[in-house]
Amino acid sequence: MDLDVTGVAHQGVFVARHEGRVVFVPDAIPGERVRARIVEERRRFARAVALEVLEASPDRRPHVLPEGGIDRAPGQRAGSADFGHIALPRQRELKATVLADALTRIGRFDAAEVAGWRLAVSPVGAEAGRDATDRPGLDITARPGRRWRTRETLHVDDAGRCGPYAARSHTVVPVAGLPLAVDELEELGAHRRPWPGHERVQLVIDEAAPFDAPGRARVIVDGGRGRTVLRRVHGVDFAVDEAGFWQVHRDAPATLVDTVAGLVDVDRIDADAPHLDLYGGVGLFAVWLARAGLAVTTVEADARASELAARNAASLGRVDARCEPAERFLRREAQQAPAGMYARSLVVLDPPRSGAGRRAIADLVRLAPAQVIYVACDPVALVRDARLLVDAGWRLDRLRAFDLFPHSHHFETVASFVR
Ligand SMILES: C[S@@+](CC[C@H](N)C(=O)[O-])C[C@H]1O[C@@H](n2cnc3c(N)ncnc32)[C@H](O)[C@@H]1O
Repeated sequence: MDLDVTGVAHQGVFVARHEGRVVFVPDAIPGERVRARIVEERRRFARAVALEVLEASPDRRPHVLPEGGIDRAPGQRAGSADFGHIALPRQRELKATVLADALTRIGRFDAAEVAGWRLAVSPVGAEAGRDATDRPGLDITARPGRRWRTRETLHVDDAGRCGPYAARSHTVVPVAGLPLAVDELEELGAHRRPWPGHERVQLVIDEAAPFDAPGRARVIVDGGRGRTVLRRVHGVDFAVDEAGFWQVHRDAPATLVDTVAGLVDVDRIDADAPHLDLYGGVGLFAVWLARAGLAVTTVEADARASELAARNAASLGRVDARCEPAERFLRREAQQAPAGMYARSLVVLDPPRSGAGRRAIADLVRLAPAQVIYVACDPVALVRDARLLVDAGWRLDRLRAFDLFPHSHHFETVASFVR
């Protein structure tokens, strides 16, 4: 069927209508007319794949990954860059639309008020006119939206071929290059080699090695061997498990610590109050807050990450790294902490894609801290949790969004809430 694409939805798909029913279709752009095939029918909506562009948007570009283009059969398109066919400024406008829609439709924030916020999803690092990485010699302004990934995950198929998966499938699509990866990762050439007998190959940067030295890029097969790599933020080193979580965009950690630091409401909090960094990973925010003089408890469920958080913060002396689920920590504090203990505290939380959820937010509300700064990689999870906070008497007072994942539909949002 031929579809007129009119909007953007969450998760990298676009919206059209056919015979009164919504059809979600990837690889399109609002304003385009595409030929598509239905692949899934539900009562209220259908899913389609785009086969051909009949009327192209002026924002259509050759796909950033040649193997991800619409000229390939749908099941053979590399799925790791689902906005890769769209001009970068338009990608960011679409992300801002997704954020505004999430706030109004799911978060039930007032549409006129949200429109007045003029939400933008901002470029970061060199693309924003500054190099947040403190690394010499890199100019990604000439290659906007490329060369930002400091970790690449390639899947391996039964024949030993590696590459990203095709969209919504486990078909491995071999690729000739890794245009989103920093140069050192592509230069490893791992994406061109066979990996028989393995499931997954990860390429990561290790900043323990000096710039341009061999060994800055590492190949990690399957789950890794428990070694650490060093990552650097404004000159401060963090040990990270080679296969563990660290923000992927080269400029993300610096952007996020600067943003969180900039949002802290110094009139509401006391340095000596007990501050929290929930879902803390290897301690990125805890270390930053401790360096600013705050005493911080960082809570992380993964034992290895928590151990590294303790190590990363050891010299600061003001960080207590706890290994447990954040929900359990919050439950216990909500039940046992003396009333008013957190009244002058800051809580930073950076949960996984699913968000913190109803129980964690209810217990957070019981702690009644002075300010909550929520770092979110999923706008829908954020607005669900934001609605719970607002219904409990909190106010969303500032919101920033960053394009930490150019050429994909993902972006990062940082929201500040006060009572
Ligand atoms: C988005 S990452 C953020 C990590 C850190 N803030 C950073 O920026 O590097 C989310 C972290 O939450 C951890 N995590 C997942 N579920 C958790 C839970 N229920 N309680 C505590 N931590 C959890 C993950 O292991 C991961 O380290």
